[in-house]
Amino acid sequence: MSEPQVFERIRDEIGKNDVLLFMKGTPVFPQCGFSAAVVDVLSQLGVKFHGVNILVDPELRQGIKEFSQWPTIPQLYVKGEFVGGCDIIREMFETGELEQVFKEKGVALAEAA
Ligand SMILES: N[C@@H](CCC(=O)N[C@@H](CS)C(=O)NCC(=O)O)C(=O)O
Ligand code: FES
Repeated sequence: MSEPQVFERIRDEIGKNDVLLFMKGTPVFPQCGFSAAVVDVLSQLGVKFHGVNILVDPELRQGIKEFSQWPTIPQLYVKGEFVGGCDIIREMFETGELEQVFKEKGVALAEAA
């Protein structure tokens, strides 16, 4: 069976954005607490990211789950690699592992004030 057409769009977005969050709502106005929590973590780290609102695109909402083989939103991609959803990102943030991933992948973080 050929792969869903939406995969091409997903690859394109992932290729264009070093840090990409598939989410519900937008970074400025998240529409679910799980998405809001990841936005909050990224903001605390001072990481610039692009948000894709899957609520306005049912095909993408389904497609990203198949693409990542991960059943829920949010989904964070860093330099083309799926890192995790809300629980994983929060956990990695708390242990300092997330910061490490960004550093290893060469993603800029804001200096702590
Ligand atoms: N435990 C999940 C929480 C996210 C979650 O449960 N998302 C649900 C509710 S927002 C979801 O995406 N459901 C499928 C859908 O709405 O398409 C995580 O770590 O990311
Ligand atoms: S939209 Fe209801 S839990 Fe995310």
